[in-house]
Amino acid sequence: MAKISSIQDLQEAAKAKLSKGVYDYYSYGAMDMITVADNSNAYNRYQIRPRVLRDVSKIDTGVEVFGKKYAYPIFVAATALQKLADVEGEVASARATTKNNLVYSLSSISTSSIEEVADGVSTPNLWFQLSVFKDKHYNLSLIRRAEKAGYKAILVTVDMPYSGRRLPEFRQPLTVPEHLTLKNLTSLGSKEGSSEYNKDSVYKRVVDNINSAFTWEDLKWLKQQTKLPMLAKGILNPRDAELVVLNGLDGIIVSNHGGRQLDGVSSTIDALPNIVDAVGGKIPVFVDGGIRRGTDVFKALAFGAQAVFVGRPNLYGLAYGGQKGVELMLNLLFKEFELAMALAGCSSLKDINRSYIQQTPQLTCKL
Ligand SMILES: Cc1cc2nc3c(=O)[nH]c(=O)nc-3n(C[C@H](O)[C@H](O)[C@H](O)COP(=O)(O)O)c2cc1C
Ligand SMILES: CC(C)CC(=O)C(=O)O
Repeated sequence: MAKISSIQDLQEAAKAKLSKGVYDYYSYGAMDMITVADNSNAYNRYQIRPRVLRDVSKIDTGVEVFGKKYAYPIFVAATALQKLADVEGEVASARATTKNNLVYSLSSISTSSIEEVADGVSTPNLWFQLSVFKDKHYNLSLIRRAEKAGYKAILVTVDMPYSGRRLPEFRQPLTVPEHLTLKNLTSLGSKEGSSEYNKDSVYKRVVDNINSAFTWEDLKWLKQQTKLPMLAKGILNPRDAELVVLNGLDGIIVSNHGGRQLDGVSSTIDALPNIVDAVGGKIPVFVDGGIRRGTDVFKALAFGAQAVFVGRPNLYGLAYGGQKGVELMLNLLFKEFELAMALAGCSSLKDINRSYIQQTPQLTCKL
């Protein structure tokens, strides 16, 4: 294969390496995958309006989040089951990400434990993604473990009262090889006194234990149980964004779970501006979904995102080359983003704002 020069190349290289079952699990979304496609395609509905003759000889991509400075506004989203892609799984992803001074989010549904990932990195830029289970003591114990291991924030996933219908898994439930375990959840849903469970039903066991009765009241209570910043991950509606603020949370991730939950919802870049407006700067707003190019990052920031998260690109990098593959993925995005900034005439993130983008006009003039 020719030199990997884009996230698209990396996806193709990962597809060639992974089994069909694992590739489908990673890349698929819900039902007809309209939202998966739209997450990426929607970026093409916006154009950049570059400014010229500005000094862009130095580009500062640094961003501050919750009082800490990171190298780029490009963070890594929580994705489950990373040892399906690489023997080191989440530890390799976390090393690649934190080594570059970015945030790595660890999924609750990981094949490396909260503690293993914390021990495996030298810079603990780690956020923990909490899937909310029926047993609230279980949820609290996960938060306590993350606090103790030095994680810096909790992301509560709010868009998954049930798992969306992903057709390959609906046809053939995902099986996880015998040697892999859900390291954070070994006793989830097990009968008292036993941590045994049927390996074939790992995925089902997670889904069966998700709390589909979780409400704003419960989220408010959860927020009061920790001093760590807590963010709601999976907001698409500005009314909900206002409720996140009202309930005292510290941040929002505009997300449709990479199109894996409800198909036919708004793409995240289309949802972002109204949410940024509803929040009115009270708490930071982040976005994930379909971000595959440096120009996508630029557009998200222009609409008011503090930083973006990438999910599948991490998995593709990991499958392609372990830690080095994730570093390659990040470096592609870094370079593309720096060039986008420079060619748009922005030398620091504070220069990027809505005046730099417009909706792609519908052609109305006669040619
Ligand atoms: C294979 C896979 C597993 C995921 N697992 C989780 C998870 O455990 N928890 C969660 O909150 N989101 C999960 N997500 C959603 C991501 O955090 C993120 O919202 C999404 O991947 C962003 O879209 P992108 O993949 O197009 O970048 C998962 C996504 C994928 C593709
Ligand atoms: C346990 C799974 C439902 C995790 C996952 O695939 C997801 O969150 O998208």
